Amino acid sequence: MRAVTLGPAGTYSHRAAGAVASEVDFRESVSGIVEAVATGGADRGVIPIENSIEGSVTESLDALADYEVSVVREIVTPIRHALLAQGEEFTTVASHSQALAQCREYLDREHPDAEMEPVASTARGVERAREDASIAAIGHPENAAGPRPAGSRTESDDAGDDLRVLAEDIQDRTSNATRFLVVAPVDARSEAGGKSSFVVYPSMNYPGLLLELLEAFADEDINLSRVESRPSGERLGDYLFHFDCETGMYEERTQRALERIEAIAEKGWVRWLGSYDTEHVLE
Ligand SMILES: O=C(O)C(=O)C[C@]1(C(=O)O)C=C[C@@H](O)C=C1
Repeated sequence: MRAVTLGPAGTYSHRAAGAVASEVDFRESVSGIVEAVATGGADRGVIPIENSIEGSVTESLDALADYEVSVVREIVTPIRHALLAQGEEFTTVASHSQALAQCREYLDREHPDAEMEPVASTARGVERAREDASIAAIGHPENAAGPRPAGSRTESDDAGDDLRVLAEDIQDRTSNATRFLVVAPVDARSEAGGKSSFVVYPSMNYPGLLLELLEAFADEDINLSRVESRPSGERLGDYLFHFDCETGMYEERTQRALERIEAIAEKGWVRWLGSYDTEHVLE
């Protein structure tokens, strides 16, 4: 099985993808990953969806609404960030915006003068730190070891391959975890599994609309584990809603809830992304 995820090698997404596929290819963005799966370019995609400190990865929510894919599994993994650099003198910290945000208190306290440079992934930040001694990166500590990019290596360069781990566990809470979704082509969608995800675009707005949607789950005694609203992109104040619930579509109550939601959103659309199980991956 071939999976695509956020690259280059060494991202947290890469680590999560190791639980899904032996062969992993990389993309520069979450929407690039979901597009690759939707257009047949990959069997599976692994995308970050939510972090316990920083909340939703909005690019992932929007990609799930923009492309026709299914969700077949969820992976939850602890995120323990390290500060990596060639030495202690640096002026800039480069990392994924989620990682910078997860370490905000540490950075304000320990490096108040450093500039923040958001880059496409934590591993991209590590590459920047390897190239430039004025840049530190935030990422998984195992990224400290590694070769310089091909072309920049010289014979006397070997000792310079490794970055120093200046600090470990720098996230603002000790329990920092990110939830990843495994996306697949639509025909891989399954009714089995303890959770289900939906995207609902009602295409209208009236008092009590969201309450009606929530009641469709509550009346069936279905617990919701997440509700998010995202701008539809059509016009200001127009939203679509993401729901995760703790029942599978194999259960009749989930099917009844979906029927009610489809009736409420008849002017718009409803997408059942799939039912799936959660896996906890520790490292
Ligand atoms: O940049 C990475 O290493 C990623 O895999 C992305 C990502 C994210 O978008 O949340 C994944 C896990 C961590 O929360 C930090 C960054």
